[in-house]
Amino acid sequence: MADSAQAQKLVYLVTGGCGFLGEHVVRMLLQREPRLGELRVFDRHLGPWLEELKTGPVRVTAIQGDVTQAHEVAAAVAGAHVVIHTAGLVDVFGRASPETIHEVNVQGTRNVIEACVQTGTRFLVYTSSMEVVGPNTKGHPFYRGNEDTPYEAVHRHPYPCSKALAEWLVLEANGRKVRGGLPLVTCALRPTGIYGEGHQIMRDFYRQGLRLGGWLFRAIPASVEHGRVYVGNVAWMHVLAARELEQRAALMGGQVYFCYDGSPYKSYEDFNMEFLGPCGLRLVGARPLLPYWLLVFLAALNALLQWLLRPLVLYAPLLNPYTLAVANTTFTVSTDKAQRHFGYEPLFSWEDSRTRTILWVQAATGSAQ
Ligand SMILES: NC(=O)c1ccc[n+]([C@@H]2O[C@H](COP(=O)([O-])OP(=O)(O)OC[C@H]3O[C@@H](n4cnc5c(N)ncnc54)[C@H](O)[C@@H]3O)[C@@H](O)[C@H]2O)c1
Ligand SMILES: C[C@@H](CO)CCC[C@@H](C)[C@H]1CC[C@H]2[C@@H]3[C@H](O)C=C4C[C@@H](O)CC[C@]4(C)[C@H]3CC[C@]12C
Repeated sequence: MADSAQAQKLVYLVTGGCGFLGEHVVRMLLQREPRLGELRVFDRHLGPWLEELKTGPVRVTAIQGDVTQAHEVAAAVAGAHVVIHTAGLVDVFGRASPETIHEVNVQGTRNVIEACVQTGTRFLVYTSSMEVVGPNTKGHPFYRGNEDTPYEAVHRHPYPCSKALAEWLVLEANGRKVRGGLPLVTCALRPTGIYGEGHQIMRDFYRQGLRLGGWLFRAIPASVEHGRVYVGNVAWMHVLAARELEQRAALMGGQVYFCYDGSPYKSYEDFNMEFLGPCGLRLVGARPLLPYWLLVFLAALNALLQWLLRPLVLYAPLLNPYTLAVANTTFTVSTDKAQRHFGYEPLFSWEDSRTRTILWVQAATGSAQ
């Protein structure tokens, strides 16, 4: 028994393992993957918290590297059984150039796929995004949709364009022969807006509220619903998908799965208030305080300022035409595909997810009361 358990020890690689989601995936693997023998954490910026993980029973190898560098990726992938590719440049604010976003998200993913093929790694789970589907540039609502819901996916912004292309590459690679002759098995997970411990935009909203004397002002109608999912459940879904890919290759290979849990459907702002409210902030207005045309004008002004100031300084506010369009378009998912295909059930209830997030906001901002 002990021998067979020993023989089954697996090597996992998590790219982007020091990011918001990546850290949760890394910790989840260590807690919940009994077959884990070695965990390689690959990231451009390694977190100091990795050190404490190195004292546990599983070998944790920190690899500082860049997914755009094919040789660095190949070296990290060699000998791994499973790759969870979560590294990505998440930028909808104009901080990075479109070329850089493409390079990291598309070429980086291509490098991961080629590394799997060259070195003989058979199982690849890719962190895609809801934005591969929408919201589209026409503002069409996606209401309680699932993986088969027809939707006119039209992308112009570099981030969703890059995620859509990268996802396509991953799905298309399913079935390719890897070194040794066996087929590569891939799948893509599409989180909606992730929240939880480590969510920087939540912290930004909290700080903004503090600057405004504890008030936030409603900008988007409460009726515009957003799909949100707790980071711990997204991480758990990655761990389960990676675990089940081998046994259920025929069913799961080349498939996409929305990430979902029991988080309530609410507007982006009302959902954030679930955490920011208990931290002392108040959302003013049952309706948006500014007319929508004025928001559109301000968003366009921000885009213009960003362009004008670019030679001098990086001006990247939260509000721009793209984020306004996303925030102002209903996008919610309702599906059980992951449950049917690989037995996913959320690990954390909504109450638990909420409490954990509130505690994190309070600790991260020193607002415990
Ligand atoms: N945050 C969300 O709401 C959300 C929703 C859907 C999908 N996603 C996807 O989830 C993944 C993780 O997102 P996140 O929110 O944790 O972002 P994040 O920025 O916190 O994490 C991304 C990680 O990737 C690393 N990285 C970036 N460029 C790299 C490179 N060239 N080489 C190696 N590592 C690099 C970063 O250092 C970072 O640690 C991304 O692929 C993103 O597209 C995020
Ligand atoms: C108009 C403002 C008034 O309060 C609110 C602006 C909010 C926006 C900054 C965010 C609204 C929706 C967010 C996105 C969504 O949750 C899903 C995403 C997918 C993921 O792959 C990356 C992050 C994001 C694009 C996320 C970014 C921030 C919003 C646009």
